[in-house]
Amino acid sequence: MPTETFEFQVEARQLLQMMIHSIYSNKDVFLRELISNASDALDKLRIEALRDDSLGADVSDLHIAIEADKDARTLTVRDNGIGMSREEVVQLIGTIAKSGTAEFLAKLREAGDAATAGDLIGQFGVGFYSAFMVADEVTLLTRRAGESQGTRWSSGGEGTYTLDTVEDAPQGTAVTLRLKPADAEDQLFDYTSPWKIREIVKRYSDFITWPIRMATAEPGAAGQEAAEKGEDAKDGAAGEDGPAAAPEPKQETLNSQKALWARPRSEVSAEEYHELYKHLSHDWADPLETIHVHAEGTFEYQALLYVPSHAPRDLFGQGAKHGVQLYVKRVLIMEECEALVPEYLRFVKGVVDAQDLSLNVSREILQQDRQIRLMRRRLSKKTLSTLKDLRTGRPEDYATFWREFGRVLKEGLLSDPDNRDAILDVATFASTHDAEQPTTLAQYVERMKEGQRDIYYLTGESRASVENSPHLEAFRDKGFEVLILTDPVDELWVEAVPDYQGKQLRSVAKGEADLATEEEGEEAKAEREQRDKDYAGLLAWMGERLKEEVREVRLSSRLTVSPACVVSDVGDVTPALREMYRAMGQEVPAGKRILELNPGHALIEGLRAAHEQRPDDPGLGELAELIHGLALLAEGGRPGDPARFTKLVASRLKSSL
Ligand SMILES: Nc1ncnc2c1ncn2[C@@H]1O[C@H](COP(=O)(O)OP(=O)(O)OP(=O)(O)O)[C@@H](O)[C@H]1O
Repeated sequence: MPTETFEFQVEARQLLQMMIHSIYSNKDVFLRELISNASDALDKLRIEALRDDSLGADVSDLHIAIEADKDARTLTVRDNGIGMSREEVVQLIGTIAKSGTAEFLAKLREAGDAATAGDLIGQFGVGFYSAFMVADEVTLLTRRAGESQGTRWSSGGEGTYTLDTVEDAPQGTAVTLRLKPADAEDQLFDYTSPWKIREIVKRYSDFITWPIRMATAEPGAAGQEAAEKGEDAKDGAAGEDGPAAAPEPKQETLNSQKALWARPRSEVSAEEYHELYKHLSHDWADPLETIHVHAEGTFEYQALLYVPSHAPRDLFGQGAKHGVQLYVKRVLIMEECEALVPEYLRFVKGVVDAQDLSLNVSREILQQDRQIRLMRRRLSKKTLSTLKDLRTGRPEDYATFWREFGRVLKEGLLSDPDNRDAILDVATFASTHDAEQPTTLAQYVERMKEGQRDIYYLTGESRASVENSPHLEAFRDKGFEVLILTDPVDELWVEAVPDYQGKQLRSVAKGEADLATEEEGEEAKAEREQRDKDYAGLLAWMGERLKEEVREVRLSSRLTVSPACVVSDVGDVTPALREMYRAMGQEVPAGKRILELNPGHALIEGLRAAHEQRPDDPGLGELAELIHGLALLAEGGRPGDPARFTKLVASRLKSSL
């Protein structure tokens, strides 16, 4: 097949342009990215070979090789891993399938200055394309294990790339960079220098489990290298000096291959932890928190878990990645093992290495495995307790965590009743107590007023809509704090969590608001009874008039300013919840709700008087409808028949002129 030329997908081209114009200042990381991809490819090959005997791939010496050619100014990163088919090359290298790429690029353009853009791209990570930070041409030669033909992909990073079919390509992938001239001012170093390569590998890829080898000409090259390195060479390169002789190529393994998770915590630096995280997660930013567990006893395992500092774009998407890597005695057997982490902790990245599992255990078996379940329990608890410590110890980082992942964690209130209290201890909520600072439930309980028995909350679309809700009026007047819950998941978990520290969670928009009863004196009681009598006629009439839409019309003790509001009964499905079910394709019949009237409001008092005098006036029936419509509008809903409602309002406005 002749060479064919293809265009990059638009997003891919834009990202590449950014790489070429180097908005990311630390260019050394391109090598980390290429090694990380090579290591993944080796993992994949071994896992596939384990499952499929017929693959026919040679897995006897899996490794990564780095080859530098000083004269040609090229650098090659080679692996004998899984490789890619031609279709995969087109799909994986020519396009960017990541969700949210377009928005990300728009944000980058908005950012304007290079530093912010660098930060942003650090959050996004661009893997293979980062090669274009240091190269003006990149060639990738690859052959997928089990296939006979290879593919060569090549591009200068502008608008197009070429593809060739190659007959005798070795299995795996070799990425060759034609390096840009070194320019130390632009942090563009000489990446053919063995010293520089060693430094980068040590720094970013030391823990990679596969050997990373480099051919160096010894000892002549070492002398030359020392010269390049300057003064420092004297400290580190002891033993490399020797009589100048004809250079003999020698294979040197650059990484220690030590599994970080198997080392004692005290021996691992924060930077080492972070580099492993970046390799595992493909994130360019440091994690927020690292959790290192050594479990001993009858069932031995090590776990190294990370809480990222920002949410991936697809955290709520259908194909959201979930799970950690599962190793058995240092051998990776599964890349995303869901059985080890509950779904509500799907943002956690990391590695679990168990001593006593079978190497070819399947996903289905894992779900049932008792040891896996025990690990999952322990790791969930450990993660939650770490997050709780984060909240108390590093409030700013906790705030970042909660902003990024709070909504996901709250799903656990529904799915993991065993850890419900632990999740509630981590959680914080917006509240009427403070416009900025969220509160924990424990803090809420501490502030509860004398005579307040329950924890009050109100769900809604936004803080503003909740704060303006009529349901809140009497609670505000009495100084009772109300939690403001605005995440969709809040509608769900409040139904599942009955109490906290023995205090019931109660919606201020549900049931009777019995705020007054506790401190109410005899006089007030008599007054209330008289009022009930006075209003009995109006309530019965209105209940009949609106019976298609409401279950009951009653006097309210929660309103102080608004004329009316609509409430649900405890246990009823709220309109917002019904909307959510509908979005999930589940119709829940709309139950009737309760209309509450404020007897202290002039409109309601006036209506009562008018109804007493002219019970048959048809205008009063319309007024009843209007009051119901207003109550629905006030909580962010809408009248059942908006056209009729508008007509009634318009005619009344007209008569006011
Ligand atoms: N050496 C390789 N061997 C086999 N496949 C590879 C190799 N390098 C890249 N790929 C394939 O190309 C895909 C895209 O690589 P790229 O580095 O751009 O993104 P990524 O590693 O998936 O994610 P990120 O950009 O976040 O690092 C990889 O997911 C992998 O499937």
